[in-house]
Amino acid sequence: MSIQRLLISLSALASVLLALALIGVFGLLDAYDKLDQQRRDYQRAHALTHQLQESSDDLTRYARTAVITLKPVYHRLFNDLLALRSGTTPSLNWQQDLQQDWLSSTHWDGPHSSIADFEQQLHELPFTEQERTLLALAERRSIALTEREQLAIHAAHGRFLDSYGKFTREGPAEPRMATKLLYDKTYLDAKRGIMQPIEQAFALLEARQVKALQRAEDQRLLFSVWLIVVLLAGVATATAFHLLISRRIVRPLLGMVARTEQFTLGQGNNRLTVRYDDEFGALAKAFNTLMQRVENNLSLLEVSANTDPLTGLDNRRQFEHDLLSECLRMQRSQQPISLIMVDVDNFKAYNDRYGHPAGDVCLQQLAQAHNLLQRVRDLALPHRDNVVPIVTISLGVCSLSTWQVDMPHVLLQRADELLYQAKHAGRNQICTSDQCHPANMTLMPKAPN
Ligand SMILES: Nc1nc2c(ncn2[C@@H]2O[C@H](COP(=O)(O)OP(=O)(O)OP(=O)(O)O)[C@@H](O)[C@H]2O)c(=O)[nH]1
Repeated sequence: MSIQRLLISLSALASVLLALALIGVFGLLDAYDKLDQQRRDYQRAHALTHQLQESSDDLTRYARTAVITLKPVYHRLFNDLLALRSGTTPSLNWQQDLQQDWLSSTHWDGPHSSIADFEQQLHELPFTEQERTLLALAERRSIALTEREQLAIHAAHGRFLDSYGKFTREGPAEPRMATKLLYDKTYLDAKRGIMQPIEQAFALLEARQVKALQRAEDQRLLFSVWLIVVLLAGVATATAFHLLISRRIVRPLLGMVARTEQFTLGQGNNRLTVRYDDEFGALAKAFNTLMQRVENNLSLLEVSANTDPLTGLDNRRQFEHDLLSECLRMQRSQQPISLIMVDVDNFKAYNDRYGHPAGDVCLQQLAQAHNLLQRVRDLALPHRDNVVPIVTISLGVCSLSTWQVDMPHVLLQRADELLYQAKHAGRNQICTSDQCHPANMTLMPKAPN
């Protein structure tokens, strides 16, 4: 797969993971929010239920204390709590009232409940219909029982109901009757009738709370696991990114740098290995092709730098290089070495007669003849100075059998001197250091066009 595609795929994967991570984070925050909200709702609902229970007990306590002590403050506390619960009195200063009473010295700090407008709160708080029905039933029964409690408090003070339902009828106080009203079986049954639905509401509330908390807890767990999985996938994606960049981009780049340096230094293998069929694979192929072409061109350049363009023979530079190598080889092998210097006789005349192009052809043919004759280790140096109509050549042959300093130079100089001797001896001669004798080597150049 191409690097571009891989990068696009990994970027798309990273975007998806980011979106999933955001969903996970929001889901987790929502779960915590729900947990928090659930706890608060439960606390408020639980508190109101508890306050209904407590206020009902407070009313019983105030009524009984009012009957026993005959202190009007307890009757007032009783009435005030009723008013508070029904919402007709927004708030009461219990502390101030109690400070005026002797009971303030007993460390009793007022009623245990301070609920206001029970009905309203019952509808505002998140109760289920069943819980609401049970609590409303308890409230109705509690209010109904307060009539009996009022009856007892007033009887203790000698006040009784008239025909209009008011306590205007006066008579002797009835403490025993009052006590009986607040302690007999009817009262206790009625009290149980209040507490029972409250306890049922408590149980329902509790069960609901456990379920809701479990749900929120499950959601929290789900999104926690979700986030961990997304995080691990993110780490895997980052690793894949790292591997992609290091293996498919950085490594091939460093390979190219190394190969280019090797090429510059003329060392070792400068071909890249094509590992993947991607952009760098294509670049590596192009690099290898380029290297091949550069090498080919360099070879061509090297050949043309060392070759005579007319005859194809080695030029002066290559000749000197090879001559030195041969001299060194001769030194190693202790074998004698000879240099033959060849020159075409009267070449100027040939040129003058047949023209310069014909002279060129003559030189080419001479080179071919030389190539046919030469053995592997023989060397040929084109020397552009001579021509004859019937071409003869003069040769200066220098042979040395012992190594000496500056041997290539000595060979060239002596061969040149011997060639000069050959010319002076009448041309068409072979001159060695001992003697000159006719060469009898003629070339019949192809008739020029
Ligand atoms: N056609 C052709 N002529 C060349 C070339 N190089 C040198 N010459 C000619 O070779 C001639 C030089 O010859 P020389 O060696 O000086 O004299 P020569 O006429 O051969 O006389 P000897 O060497 O004394 O026999 C000149 O006329 C050059 O123009 C070449 O590449 N092509």
